Amino acid sequence: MIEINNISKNFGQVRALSNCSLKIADKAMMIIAGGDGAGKTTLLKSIIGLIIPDRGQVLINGQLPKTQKKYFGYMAQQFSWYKNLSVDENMILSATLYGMNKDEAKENCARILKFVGLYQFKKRLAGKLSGGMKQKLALAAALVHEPKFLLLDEPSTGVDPVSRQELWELFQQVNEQGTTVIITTPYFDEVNYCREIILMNNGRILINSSLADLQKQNKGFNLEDIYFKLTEKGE
Ligand SMILES: Nc1ncnc2c1ncn2[C@@H]1O[C@H](COP(=O)(O)OP(=O)(O)OP(=O)(O)O)[C@@H](O)[C@H]1O
Repeated sequence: MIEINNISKNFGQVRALSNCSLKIADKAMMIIAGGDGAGKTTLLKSIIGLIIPDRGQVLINGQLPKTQKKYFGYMAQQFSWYKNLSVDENMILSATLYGMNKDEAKENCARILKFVGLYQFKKRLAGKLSGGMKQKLALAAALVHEPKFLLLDEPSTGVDPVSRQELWELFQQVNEQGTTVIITTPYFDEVNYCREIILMNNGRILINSSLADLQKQNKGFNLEDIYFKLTEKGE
């Protein structure tokens, strides 16, 4: 269980998060949608302890995030693996960073590369992969230590529609295997892939609901329409 208790974060004059509270149950498949600068990345980084809120607290199973690092798999918004290393070498590096021994690392890397469909490209330099394949490598690297919580920051931004569909299928499979999955997106149509929906704007949480409830309450549910209605009202 992830508990976010009334957190706020400023960067100088910019209020990135404003009194955000949220509970994320184990095995949730949650999407955090919002436009540029809404606070999605700051919220994600606060959950994994990369950012410490100015006020409020994040608890992971009742503990501070910094003590729970081994349970997180995190995929940053920018591709952050080594372009001059092969797919395989990047995977081994990730496994090593998570403290896995050589045999365990080798076995997990092969299994996860097969899962994301990159096993046959394991000798290819990361820099030579297509955009969608780079995202699959970043996903594989985040999964290598079998995390309980997988957090993905805008994983489908700039990815072609076919690869985007493939990525979403992978995220859903990871969730079906029991991992809590939390994904940010600027694409409002992607909320339909998830069960729990958060809508953010200006550092605040405007909507915290299940997809099923939103569909029940709004005929012909379209998050974009709801977003514009709420933000026109100045929320
Ligand atoms: N290190 C930082 N220094 C100064 N301002 C920051 C910093 N990080 C984030 N901000 C600002 O905080 C606000 C929220 O940023 P955040 O990155 O969390 O938004 P986002 O919803 O992820 O959008 P984007 O996709 O554009 O990153 C923005 O106005 C951003 O410019």
